Amino acid sequence: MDAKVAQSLHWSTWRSSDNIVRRHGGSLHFSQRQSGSGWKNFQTIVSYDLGCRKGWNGQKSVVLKVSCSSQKTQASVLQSESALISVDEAALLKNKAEDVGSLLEGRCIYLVGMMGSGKTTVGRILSESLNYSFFDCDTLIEQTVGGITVAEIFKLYGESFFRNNETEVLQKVSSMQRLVVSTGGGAVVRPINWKYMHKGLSVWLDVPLEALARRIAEVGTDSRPLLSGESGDAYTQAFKRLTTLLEERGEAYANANARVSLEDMAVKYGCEDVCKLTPATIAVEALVQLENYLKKEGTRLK
Ligand SMILES: Nc1ncnc2c1ncn2[C@@H]1O[C@H](COP(=O)(O)OP(=O)(O)OP(=O)(O)O)[C@@H](O)[C@H]1O
Ligand SMILES: O=C(O)C1=C[C@@H](O)[C@@H](O)[C@H](O)C1
Repeated sequence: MDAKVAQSLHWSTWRSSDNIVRRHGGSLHFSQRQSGSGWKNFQTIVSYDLGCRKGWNGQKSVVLKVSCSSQKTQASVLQSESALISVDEAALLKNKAEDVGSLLEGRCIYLVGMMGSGKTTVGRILSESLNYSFFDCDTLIEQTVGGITVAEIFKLYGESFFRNNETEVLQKVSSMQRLVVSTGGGAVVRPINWKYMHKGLSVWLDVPLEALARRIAEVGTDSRPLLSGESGDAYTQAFKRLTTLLEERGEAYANANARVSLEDMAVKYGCEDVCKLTPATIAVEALVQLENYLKKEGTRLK
């Protein structure tokens, strides 16, 4: 945690009790958006601990301990995504995941989309809500190749070596069940990869280029080898390269079973900037779109 930006606010009241007979506790987590396009993990956690005490006259009274802390955590600490989800979003996710879970019959979900479209961020939330495991293809490739980064793999061995490994990883993953898989941005290009991904279900996270470029510019293009080589600042470089890549790949993404369009969502939620749509809201929309697809599939098979 960055000590400079970390804020910490603690208050707690505790009415101690000798005769606690029953206790309930838990915590509510609220996430907040920071300025800029990136989703920063700024969270407020309200913990509560409810007890019940017997008074001198045998009457029960409630004892409540509440503590509230507010802190900024590193963006990389997304493992416990549920901590970033508001109570309303968590309820929506839970309900939708229950509806869709039974229709999935354990099939894997592949998230496809351009670099920076949120496959990892949304994928983790989806996997938690469905009680699935989460796999990130780029990470699996990095592990297979011996723990070097995607950027290093491109530099040392070239793109086709990377693509061959990507196909091998997808083949292995496709024999498994109950996974949400975040695929690499270019996995859609090879038809053989679709053969593997169509063993499960796929969702395209369709994010406007301008929002993608903003997100990528915020973290820099160093880790994304296909974005280098353009002139201009990080945003301009990313925007130019992404435009070309999307022109080449647009149709390949459309092979996915379901599409989540952030532009359509922004209209639906009356939101002027797609980057204001939270990852959890996008995860709910992914479940809704999957459900629509699965219901149609069910009707077709009858
Ligand atoms: N809904 C969102 N709103 C704003 N920023 C987001 C949102 N979802 C993800 N981001 C941010 O965008 C960046 C890219 O997200 P993420 O790594 O999930 O994308 P990705 O599709 O997995 O990218 P890649 O294919 O390059 O690995 C991250 O900095 C993340 O915090
Ligand atoms: O869009 C792409 O082709 C890529 C996206 C990343 O996820 C990595 O898989 C790699 O940088 C290539």
